[in-house]
Amino acid sequence: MNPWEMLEEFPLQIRSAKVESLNMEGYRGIVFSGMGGSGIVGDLAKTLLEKHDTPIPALSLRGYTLPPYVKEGWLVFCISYSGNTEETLSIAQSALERSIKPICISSGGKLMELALKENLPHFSLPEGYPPRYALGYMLSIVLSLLGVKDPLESCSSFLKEKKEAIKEEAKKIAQSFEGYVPVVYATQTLESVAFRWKTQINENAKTLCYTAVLPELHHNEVVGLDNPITRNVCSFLLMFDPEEHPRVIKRVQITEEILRDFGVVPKVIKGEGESFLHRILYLVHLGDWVSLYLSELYKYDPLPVKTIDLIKSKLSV
Ligand SMILES: O=P(O)(O)OC[C@H]1O[C@H](O)[C@H](O)[C@@H](O)[C@@H]1O
Repeated sequence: MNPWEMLEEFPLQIRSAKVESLNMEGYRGIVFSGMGGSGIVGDLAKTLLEKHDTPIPALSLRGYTLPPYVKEGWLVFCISYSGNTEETLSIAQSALERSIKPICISSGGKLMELALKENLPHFSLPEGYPPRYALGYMLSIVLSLLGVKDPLESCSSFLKEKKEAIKEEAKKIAQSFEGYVPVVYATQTLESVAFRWKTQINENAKTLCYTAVLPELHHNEVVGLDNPITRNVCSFLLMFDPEEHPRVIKRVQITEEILRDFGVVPKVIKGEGESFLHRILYLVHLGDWVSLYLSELYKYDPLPVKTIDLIKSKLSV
């Protein structure tokens, strides 16, 4: 499959996994460990848990070490599509050293070997995808384990229905980004979605992109708009969820006005769909299409990530 076909398939990847949901009572906290396309799974899961008022803390970790307060009694997910990402493997080892049996999710690799050796729960992913194109599979397993199963099927049908409209909108957004540094402003509840936009634009369209989050951006970023030399090389997009804190909604309106006053008209978007999960997956899918259309405009092959490969080869010596 080429990247376009893989992305067409995304709505079909979203489905409840045939797994027994975990009994969350009694866990002191949850850690999601993963990098890149696998790391975003933890960000989105944490966002959903918080939106659903889950009364235990959740962390999404991108790195080698567990914080000192993560001890026995914590639920740790190690998610690596390839199963060979050294940061995630390091977290799995640290968890074992603290008598935690991490839940492992991969298509194979060293993580699966470790799971077999240490008798850890392991959930297999279909092989043959670049990690960032297997998001639906990874997220579906994690959400099913966390007991967020019901909305997955309806999200899948919703995204299928909306696909052509999403692609049309994505084309327009990609055109508005062409020739500029895309700047994705998001409300805090959509921070993980904005980060997915950034990373997909980076990897698929080989383009720099940055994000900033409301309300924090009202305390620093906005002053950076003063300089027209840097402001005018950016193309701005602002995303929010309709169920934000009322003060955040007011801040979205103010941000739009301020950008207009600076002469840079932002594209303002919100997720569509009946539940928060629908709305964030709608925006994730929209951003993924934006990144592919932008790669087409710049005539880049979305698949190769040569600088990442170079870094990995430098690290291996
Ligand atoms: O997802 P994993 O197999 O653990 O790999 C983690 C990350 O590694 C690389 O940097 C890839 O280019 C990313 O897209 C990937 O997600």
